[in-house]
Parts: sequence; structure tokens; C-alpha cells
Amino acid sequence: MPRFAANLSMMFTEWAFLDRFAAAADAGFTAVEYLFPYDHRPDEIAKRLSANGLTQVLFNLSPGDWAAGERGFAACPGRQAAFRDTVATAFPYIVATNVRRIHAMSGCADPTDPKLRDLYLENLCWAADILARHDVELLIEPINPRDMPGYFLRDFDLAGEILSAAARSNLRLQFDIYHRQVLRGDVATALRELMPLIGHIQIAGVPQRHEPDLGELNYAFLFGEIDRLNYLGFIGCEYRPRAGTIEGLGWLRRMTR
Ligand SMILES: O=C(O)C(=O)[C@H](O)CO
Ligand SMILES: [Mg+2]
Repeated sequence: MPRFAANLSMMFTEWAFLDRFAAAADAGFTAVEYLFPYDHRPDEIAKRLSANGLTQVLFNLSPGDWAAGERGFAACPGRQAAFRDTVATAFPYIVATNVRRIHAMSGCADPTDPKLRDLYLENLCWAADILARHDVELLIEPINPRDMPGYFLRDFDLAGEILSAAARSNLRLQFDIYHRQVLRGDVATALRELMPLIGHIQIAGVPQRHEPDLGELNYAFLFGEIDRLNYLGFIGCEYRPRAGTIEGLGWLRRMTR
């Protein structure tokens, strides 16, 4: 059975952000991920990780002004300086948390514009080369447009093209099974084909994005496939609990007993 990381942006939201670390550890998690740490000091987060014996698996570069609709800058025209700033901003958090994987959001832009594909590629290569010196992977994640209208990276084929054009061993795919199912389906075959590119996996039930025990996907089967494909990383539990985080953890107990 794969190892699971609690996503503290979606789970344990009954607690204040910094208290979610202890709550996740008390619930049996040994690893966490979240979208953004930037509202808190790096040393505060590091303290919560070490006090609770948790591994930090992943977080994102800053998306910019989320409330104003910004979703990262990697593919956004005229925002190259802003993108580079997000890498600088992430560094104290990378060092403090010892995270090995960072997700760069593409932002909202037109994916059919070849100039923007070139810009995206250039920005990703620039950031990946800097992160490589610190032994950190940079990830890109196709996100479905129902959840994030206008998002540039909304296609697994485009992600594959970008990764192969970049040819950077530390630039990899964040394979969110929820988004894959909404965008294209054919999850097991895609996992098989894309496994050499995958740096991180996330899960949720489809279509409601609740626990992975209800909906159109058979996660028991998919976890078996992921094991069979020798995926050694964590799986991020990036779902919105149906009725309370703790109450909803029955799926994890059943799968891991
Ligand atoms: O939405 C997702 O699936 C993510 O993993 C992103 O990090 C942020 O939206
Ligand atoms: Mg995701």
C-alpha cells in the first residue's frame, strides 16, 4: 500500500493552519503537504513539522493574489519577474522544511498560443535549474478547467510535451488522479505510461472531490497499480472531507490495515 500525506489546505481545516500539523500526526499521518506556507514564518512551520515528526512532501510556489484570480505566473505574459520572485520567496521555506518537491502553477493563459508555451518552458527550465542545485524537484500539474477556469495547463499531453522539451531530470509531473479523471479518464493506463515522468501523486473521489472511497473511481485497484509500478513517493490526500476530517478517515484505516 502506498504512503499517504495529509493535504493541510483541504484536510484538518477544523483547526487553525499551524495546529493542523499536530492534528494530522495525531490522526496517524507521517507526512503533510499544502498549497501555500507563505502566511506563516518558515521557522514556525519547521517547528510544527519537527514537533510532530512529520515529513514535508510538497508545497506550491506563491500563486500571486489568489483572491484576485491569480493562479501562478509560469505561463503568464509580462509576469516573468513575478515568477522569478516566487522562486526567491519559496527558498526560506524550502530550507526550513527540507521539502524536496515544489509545484509551479502555470497561471491562467491561452495554452494554444505558441509564444506562451515557449515562455512557460523557459520559466520552468530556469526554475528547475536553480532548484536542481538544491536537490529539489519542480512539478507541473494539469488541472481541470471546471475547478480552475482558464488555467493554462489543462491537458496531460501538453504537460508531457513540456516535460520532454525541457529535458530536465528534476522537472516532473504532479499526477492528480482527480484532475486526470475529470479531464480524460483512462487513469490506470495513464499512470502506467506516465510513471517515468511522475514526481508526485494526489487523490480525491470523483466527481465531488471528497474522500477517495465514493464515486466513479476504484481506488483500491489504483493503489495496487501504483504499488505495482514501484511508485515510492507519498500520495497527497487532496480532498475536501464530506463531514469532518477525522470522521472521514475510515477509508484510510480500511485500506492500510
Ligand atoms: O488544485 C490542485 O489539485 C492542486 O494540487 C494545486 O496545487 C492547487 O490548486
Ligand atoms: Mg492537485
